[in-house]
Amino acid sequence: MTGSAASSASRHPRVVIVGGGIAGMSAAMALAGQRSAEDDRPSWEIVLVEAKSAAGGRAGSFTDPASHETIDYCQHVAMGCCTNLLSLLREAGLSECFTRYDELHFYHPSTGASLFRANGWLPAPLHLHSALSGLKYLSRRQQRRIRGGLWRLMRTTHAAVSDFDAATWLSRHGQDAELRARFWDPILVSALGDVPECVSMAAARKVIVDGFAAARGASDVWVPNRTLSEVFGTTLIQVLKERGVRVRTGNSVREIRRGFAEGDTGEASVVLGDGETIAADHVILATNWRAASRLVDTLRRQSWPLAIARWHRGLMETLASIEPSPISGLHLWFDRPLTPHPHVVMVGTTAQWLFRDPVRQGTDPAAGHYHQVVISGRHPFSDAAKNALVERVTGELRAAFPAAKDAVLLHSRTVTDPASVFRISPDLESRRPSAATPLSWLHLAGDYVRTGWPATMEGAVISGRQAAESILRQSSPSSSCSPLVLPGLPPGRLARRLIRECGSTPPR
Ligand SMILES: Cc1cc2nc3c(=O)[nH]c(=O)nc-3n(C[C@H](O)[C@H](O)[C@H](O)COP(=O)(O)OP(=O)(O)OC[C@H]3O[C@@H](n4cnc5c(N)ncnc54)[C@H](O)[C@@H]3O)c2cc1C
Repeated sequence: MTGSAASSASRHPRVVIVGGGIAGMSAAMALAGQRSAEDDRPSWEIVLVEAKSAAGGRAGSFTDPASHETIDYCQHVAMGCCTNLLSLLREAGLSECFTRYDELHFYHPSTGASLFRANGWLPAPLHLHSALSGLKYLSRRQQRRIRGGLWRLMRTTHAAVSDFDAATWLSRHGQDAELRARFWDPILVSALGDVPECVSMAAARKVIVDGFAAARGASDVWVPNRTLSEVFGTTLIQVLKERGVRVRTGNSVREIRRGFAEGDTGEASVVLGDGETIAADHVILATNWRAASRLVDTLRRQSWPLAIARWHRGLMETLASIEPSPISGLHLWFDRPLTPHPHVVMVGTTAQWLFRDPVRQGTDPAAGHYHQVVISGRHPFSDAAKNALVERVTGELRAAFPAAKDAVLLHSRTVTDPASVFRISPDLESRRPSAATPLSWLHLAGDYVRTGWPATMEGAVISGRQAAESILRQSSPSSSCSPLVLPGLPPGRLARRLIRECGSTPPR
C-alpha cells in the first residue's frame, strides 16, 4: 500500500483509471473483483475516466447519418486462443454477445470458394492438415511447401525468430511471393495489421502457433452479434457500475501529478480538462500510445532519482517511435444479401474480409442488406478517393459471389482509422513497456504494453489485468496474489512434443 493509502485506514485505496477502452475496463473489472478480507467490501475505490461520451475506445460504434443505424467503426473478431478476452466476457455475462464459428470460407478469384475446417478428431497440430488441403487455390506442391514452412516455424523458438521481420524469415524458409500472396499474407496482414516486411516474425509465430497450431479450438473465430458499443460501451460499463466502479465519461485527463522528491508521500492525482482534480493512490494510464505519451510527458520530473529519469526518457522514446497502421471498414448496403456465408476471407483481392451483417442479420430488408469489408494495412487504393476504393471492392464482390452479380449498392460509407493498430516491428517488440513502472503508484495498460500479443482486444485485456496485478503486488508485496492473466489454451500432448516452447509463458 502506498504511504498515503496506508495512512487513510478509514477508506479503501483509490485507483484512477485513465481511459475507458478495453484495457481500462479490463483493469477495472479485475480490481473490482477484489474484496477486503476484513469487511468483504470491494478492496479498491475505482474511478474510470474516459474522454469520449461513451467507453469502448477503438472497439466502438457510430450512427450512420444516412441509414440511422448503429454501425461498428470496424468489424472486430476474436479467436478461440483469446482466453483472457473470452474470460472477461464470461465474467461480465457477455459471452452470448459473440458467436463462435469453427470453419472459415475462403475465396480466391482462380477457384472461387474453399472451406477451411480443422479435422474433428486429429490432435493439434495435425488437425490443420486437412484444413490446408481444403484451400482449392493452393496446388498440392504449394500446400507441401507451406507445410514445410509451418513445420520449420513450429520447430523454431520465439527467441530464434525475434530479430527477423516476417518477410525475411519466410523467404529464407522457401516461402516465395506466390505462397506469401496466397497463404501467409492474408493471415498475417489481417492479424497483425501490416505486411510481413513491417512486422516481427515473433509476432507472426505467435499468430500461427497460438492461433492455429497449438490447440484445438484456437483458430475458432468469435464474431460479435451485438454492436461493439452495446457490448463494451453500454453493457460492460453497466456491469462495472454495478460492481462499484465510478465511471466518468466525457472527461479528458490533461495532466497526471505527484511530488517526486525521494521519500515523498504526497498523493497522486489526475487533472481533468476543466481543472477538477481527482486524488489517487494508484493511477492506471490506459490510453492508446499517443495519448499515453502526452500524459507521461506531463509528469513533473524535478528531483527524480536518476533511474526513474532514465526510465521516463526511454518510455517517451519508445512511445514516440511506435508507428501506426491503418485499417479500413467499408460499410456497404446492397439491395440483397451477397452470400449465404456469415463471413468470407478474400484472397487475391483488395477486399480482405467480407462480413454479412452479424448484428441485424437482415431483419429490416427495407434498409438494405448491410455488409462490411475490412482491409488492414496500406494497399494500392490507400491514397485513392474513397469511391474509387468502393467501386473496386464492389466489383470484386460482384465477381466473387453469384448472388452479387446484379446486386445494387444502395449506400456506402468508408471509415479508415490511420492509427488503428501499432506496427509490431522486430525493433518495437523488445522495447514495449511493461505495465509496472518504477513509480510505485503509476501503471500502464493498453494494447501497446508488453503482452506478447499484437494490437488486439486480447492484448488490451491482458494489459489491463497486468496493470491490476502490478497494483496488487505494490499493495501487498509479501503475499502472493493469484495471477489475473490467464495462460493460453492448453496445448495438446502431441503439440507439446512437436512445437518448441509450446505452452510456455509468453515473453513479458
Ligand atoms: C479499425 C480497427 C479494427 C480492429 N480489428 C480488431 C479485431 O478484429 N480484433 C481485435 O482483437 N482487435 C482489433 N482491433 C484492435 C482493438 O480495437 C484494440 O487493440 C483495442 O480495442 C485497444 O484497446 P485499448 O483499451 O488498449 O485502447 P483504446 O481502445 O484506444 O482505448 C483508450 C481509451 O482512452 C481514452 N483516452 C485517450 N486519452 C484520454 C484522456 N486524456 N483522458 C481520458 N481518456 C482518454 C480514449 O478515448 C479511449 O477510449 C481493431 C482496431 C481498429 C481501430
